[in-house]
Order: sequence, then structure tokens, then C-alpha cells
Amino acid sequence: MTRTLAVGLVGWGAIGRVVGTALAQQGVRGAELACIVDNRPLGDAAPAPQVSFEDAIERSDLIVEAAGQGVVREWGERVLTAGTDLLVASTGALTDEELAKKLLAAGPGRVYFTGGAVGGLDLLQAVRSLGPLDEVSLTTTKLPSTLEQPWMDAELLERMRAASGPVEVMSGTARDVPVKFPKSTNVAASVALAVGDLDAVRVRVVADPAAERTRHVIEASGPHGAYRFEVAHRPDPANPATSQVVPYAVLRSLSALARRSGQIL
Ligand SMILES: NC(=O)C1=CN([C@@H]2O[C@H](COP(=O)(O)OP(=O)(O)OC[C@H]3O[C@@H](n4cnc5c(N)ncnc54)[C@H](O)[C@@H]3O)[C@@H](O)[C@H]2O)C=CC1
Ligand SMILES: O=C([O-])CC(=O)C(=O)O
Repeated sequence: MTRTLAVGLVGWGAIGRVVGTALAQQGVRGAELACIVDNRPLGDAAPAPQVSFEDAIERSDLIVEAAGQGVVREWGERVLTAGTDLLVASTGALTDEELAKKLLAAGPGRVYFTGGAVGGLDLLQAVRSLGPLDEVSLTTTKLPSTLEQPWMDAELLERMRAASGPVEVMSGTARDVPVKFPKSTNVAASVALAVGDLDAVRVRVVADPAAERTRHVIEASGPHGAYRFEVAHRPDPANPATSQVVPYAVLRSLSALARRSGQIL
């Protein structure tokens, strides 16, 4: 019999609350919520003890990061070195190639990445084995308010706020974009992870006041085929920068890691 996976959850926000609540209610057979880390006091409502990051590493077989890219940078290697596995939501941290290399080389813990808000990454990763793709692009369209950033100048902010239709707010590669929108475009780094090249993924970020649903369109083509994956998600009501499906993608990843039968891998 496989032993129950003790999960330490980092981040009690839009993603973490759903993941933690489901785990605490035995929503993932073979996994249980051991503890929670958050830099805000959570009070009695939390369904597991709130502990320090160091304690969480001690108590957990697997840490789920649902807090932000900074947490992956600061703690990722330490988690793995301690022999604890790590499931990352903030894949944008991988745009730092030094960090990405360290995490992939570190152990004995293993690092995993959730597919999060996008689909098709499994297939793109398979296609990569046939040889490089000629073109890969991602277009992300979100409500303007979810894309506002401290580095934006007054002119761009005004254009976004006054827009009556779609406004392109950035185009670049998967190396540049997740750093500029750290809470909104981790998916760009996830696509790059699947195809194995940050610079090969062209990314457009579009603010659209009509985007009641967050859209991500991945297009790729190469000698072996052409691929298009399009999703339109309801944003999380509490945090509209995050799509409502994301915690469920994390829970699906957890089911696979808890070695439940019947998973699509
Ligand atoms: N791969 C994907 O498709 C997606 C990835 N994400 C990533 O997941 C992260 C979390 O998303 P949400 O839950 O929507 O954010 P949120 O803002 O609703 O919650 C984040 C939680 O983490 C806590 N936190 C932040 N920094 C921390 C630190 N240094 N130590 C401990 N706790 C800390 C905050 O207090 C908050 O409770 C995002 O910042 C983003 O990087 C989000 C959406 C999609
Ligand atoms: O939830 C989404 O639609 C995507 C997102 O915020 C991210 O990739 O950081």
C-alpha cells in the first residue's frame, strides 16, 4: 500500500484556499493537508496548522507552491535539498535560467510543475521529442485591471483604463513576459517549459474590457504537425488575475503525485 502523501501548502489565496480545503476534506485520496505557510496570519479558519517554511519542509513529503515567483526563487532549492518534493504553480520563476537549472539538478526532492490555466502542454512536450517546432506563440487576453503593473507609464495605464476594445500591452518572448506580469502570465513560462526554449515562444498580452473570460491561445507548428489549444476561463471571483480552474489543475497534479489510478499523464 502507498503511504499517504503529507502536503505542505504555501499560499492561502485564490489557489491555496481551494486546494487546502479540498485536501482537508479528503478530496484527494492518498494525500492529506499537513500544514500551511502564508506571510499573513490566517487565524482559526485555516484547516491545518500555519507554520514557518522551515517547519513545513520538515512536516511534508511535498510542498505545493501557490504564493508567487519569489517563493520559488527563495525556497525552491532548499525544499529539494531537504528531500521534499515541490509542485510549482508560479512557473514564471523559470525565466531565471540559473534557477531553473538549479531546481532541475537539485535533489533528493523532485520538482514538478502544474499545467495551471493552460492545456496541451503534455502533447507539446511529446512533439518536442520529434524535433524543434518552427513557431510557438501564446496570446493571453485578460481584463485590463488584472494586467496593470507598477512599471507601466501613465500613457499605457490610461490607454488600458479607457479602452473600449482589445489593447496589446506587451509582446515579447516567454523569457521577458512572465517577469513583467508575475501574477498573470506564468502560463508563458509553462509553454516554454513544454517546448524547452524560453526564446522560441512569442507571447502577446492583451487587455480587453470585454474579456469576461480569460483567454489563452497556444499555437505551434513544425515539420510534424500543427497544434492549437484555446481556453476561455471564468476568472476567480476573489482574484480575477487567476482563472478559477487553476486550483483544480493543482489538485489533478496532486492526484497523479499521490499515485491515484486512472490519471491522464
Ligand atoms: N501556472 C498558472 O497557470 C498560474 C500560476 N499562478 C501563480 O500562482 C500564484 C498564486 O496565485 P493566487 O492564489 O491567485 O494568488 P493570491 O494573491 O490570491 O494568493 C497568494 C497567497 O500567497 C501568500 N504569499 C505571497 N507571498 C508569500 C511568501 N513570500 N510567503 C508566504 N506566503 C506568501 C499571500 O499572502 C496570499 O495569501 C500567483 O502569484 C502566480 O504566480 C496563478 C495563476 C495561474
Ligand atoms: O490564471 C490564469 O489564467 C493565468 C495566470 O494568471 C498566470 O499564468 O499567471
